[in-house]
Amino acid sequence: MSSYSAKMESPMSIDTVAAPARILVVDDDPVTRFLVIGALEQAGFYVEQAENGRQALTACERIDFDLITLDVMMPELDGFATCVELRQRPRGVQVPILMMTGLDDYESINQAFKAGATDFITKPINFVLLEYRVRYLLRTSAAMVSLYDSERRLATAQRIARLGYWDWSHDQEFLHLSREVCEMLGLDPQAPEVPFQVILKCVHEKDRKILDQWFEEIWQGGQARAISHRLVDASGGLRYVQQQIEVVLDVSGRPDRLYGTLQDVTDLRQAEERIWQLAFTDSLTQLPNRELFKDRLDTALKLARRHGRQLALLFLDLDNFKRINDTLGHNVGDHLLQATAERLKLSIRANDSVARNPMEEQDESIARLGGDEFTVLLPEIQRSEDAANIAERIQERLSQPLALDGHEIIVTPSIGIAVFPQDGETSEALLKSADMAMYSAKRQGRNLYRFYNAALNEAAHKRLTMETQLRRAIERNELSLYYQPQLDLPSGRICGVEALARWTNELLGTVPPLEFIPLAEETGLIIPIGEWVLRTACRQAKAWGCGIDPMRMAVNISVLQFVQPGFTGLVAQILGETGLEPAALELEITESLLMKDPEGALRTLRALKNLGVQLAIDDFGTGYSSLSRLKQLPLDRLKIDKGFVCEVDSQPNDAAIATAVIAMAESMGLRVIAEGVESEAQFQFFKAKHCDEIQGYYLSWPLPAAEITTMLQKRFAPHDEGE
Ligand SMILES: Nc1nc2c(ncn2[C@@H]2O[C@H](COP(=O)(O)O[C@H]3[C@@H](O)[C@H](n4cnc5c(=O)[nH]c(N)nc54)O[C@@H]3COP(=O)(O)O)[C@@H](O)[C@H]2O)c(=O)[nH]1
Repeated sequence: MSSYSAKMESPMSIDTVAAPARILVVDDDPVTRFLVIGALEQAGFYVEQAENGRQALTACERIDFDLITLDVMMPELDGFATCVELRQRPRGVQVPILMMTGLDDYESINQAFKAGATDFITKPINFVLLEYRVRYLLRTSAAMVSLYDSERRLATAQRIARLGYWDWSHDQEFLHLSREVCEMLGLDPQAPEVPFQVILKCVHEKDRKILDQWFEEIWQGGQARAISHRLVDASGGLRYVQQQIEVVLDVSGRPDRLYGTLQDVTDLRQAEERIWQLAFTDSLTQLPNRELFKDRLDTALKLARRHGRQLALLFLDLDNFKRINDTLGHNVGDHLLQATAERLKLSIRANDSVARNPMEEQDESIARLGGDEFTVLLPEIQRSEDAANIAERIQERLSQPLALDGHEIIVTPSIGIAVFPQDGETSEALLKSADMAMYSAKRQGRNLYRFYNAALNEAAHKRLTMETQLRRAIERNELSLYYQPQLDLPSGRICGVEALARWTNELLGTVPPLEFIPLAEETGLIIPIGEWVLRTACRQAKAWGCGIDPMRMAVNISVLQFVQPGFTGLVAQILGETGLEPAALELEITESLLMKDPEGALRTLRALKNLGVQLAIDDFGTGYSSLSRLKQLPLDRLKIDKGFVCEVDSQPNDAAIATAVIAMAESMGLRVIAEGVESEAQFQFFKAKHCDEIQGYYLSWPLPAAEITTMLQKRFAPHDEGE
């Protein structure tokens, strides 16, 4: 047996490249072998020989032959058995085997093909024919290998792309599915002919109708466009797929056959969903964010416009959320927002036939715009009252006590309602109107809902103008201080004044403190304004102190000023700058300030007391300070709120409260001043009750410094003059 070094060679190149095809000639008859080898070598092939089946098998282990000629009748291992053996070896699976036999009966031919032969040729051999038969077999084999390769590549590409194909003939009930499609649908790849109804069952129930219609339209001659839908796989998992289609028409131009591809795009879809989620949902509550909500609102507005319907927008803000966040920490704050989102969903989901929400995903009608601001869209309402009903339901659910991280929290919402079309025609306008209505609810006492009305818009404009003007009030020198005297009842002498801020603006005229002080507090402008007031009042007190007996200058301090970390330092600095005796300055704080952060308030009050200033509780009786708490504070004075004073001579309750405050203060070693005393009767009441001091119109209006100076020089109030 001759041998040569085995060299791999592509079967495709057999006729075209220099390297000849390798052929193994297996025959026990030396003459036949000699003749066959001669004919093949002459035809340009490279030939190896084997005398029997065993030698042939051994040769095939070393070399990849391009073709084998195999004699049938051989001792030991005949051609049929050799052929069977060869086909079982990796190198023999695809090689073309040409059986050579003298037996041309049907039985032998049948047996040769059963054993795995590619073709056969009968003896005596026609050597001219042999060469062409061999060439033909080599070409066919090369084509087969190439086909097999491309099929394998295609299958690999399909597997990587998660792509399968199908085809469906017009006259058939069955679709023919590729292996990949069968696998995607969870069907048996061995039975690729599948009725359409079976395929439809694998589709997500919400997408079945649309897919059915898609096919229907295509069969009717409609446009062959792509479609995306969901499948439910064998394990019940959701898969997203995309189908592309090509239609083959018959001679009359009607669809005859459909070729389609089905691609599993679940990973892509999930990645897209994740990106979408990051862009359009709020990561804390998983609710839609502002952008998505605006988009939904725009869509709902289009529909409402088209169908002439009303739509309502609820704008909701949690009362005191900031306080909870600041005092109990951001974790509790976050949990509160999550709980609010859940409660809102439940409030909207409750089966309400009046304000039914037709959106596919109901939760998409609720959004968190940021902070503690939520919105609810009611895309279809019959009457405004429907929105009010929902608002009430939200209020009721949200006001239920909530156990969060070991704290029991009660939080209430303020809700503003705007209705399309009357309160705004665009999403921006509606959001603005609902926001204004929410603010109105907050101002009116919280835990309320309010509808938008045009007056709110006017008020908001006015407020904006006022805010813009107030920001420049100090630099434009528009602020001034008025002073209202305070009378010491036992001596009948003026013992102090309260400094009250006044603002006159060229656009707005004189703006009452009850309007601009709350605005200054909301916007934070109270910090620079308060500082200006404190400095001006101290400077004035010092100026008066030069010609007038020393007396007290009371200055109102708002909560925001008081909680500033450097507040005590600022007071000390202003006292130092102006040279005012600390004891001549009284700071008036409100009870609400004590409730916000009692420990912090106590620390600041002690620090202020250490400076030597006097401390008074303003509007006393309107808050809920406990007596035990009050006792711990370094206070000098309580100011009985005007609310109890104005009817003290006619309302027994007010008289009782005023009397009790005076007695209580005395027992605690505090002085009491009644503010808002307007009449002789009220004046006499407090005098009779041994109240220490009074303040009010009865004595004097608040006046500019120049006008009040004479009164202060005399130290007597007009009514008491000469007493
Ligand atoms: N943080 C600051 N708050 C200030 C400052 N200046 C004023 N204010 C607060 O604004 C509210 C309204 O103040 P105003 O309109 O000046 O009203 C004061 C008095 O004019 C009024 N008053 C006085 N006597 C009477 C009376 O006999 N009857 C009656 N109905 N009202 C009267 O009371 C206001 C003073 O109240 P109070 O401060 O509680 O003693 C008001 O809450 C001011 O505190 C500022 O610079 N900073």
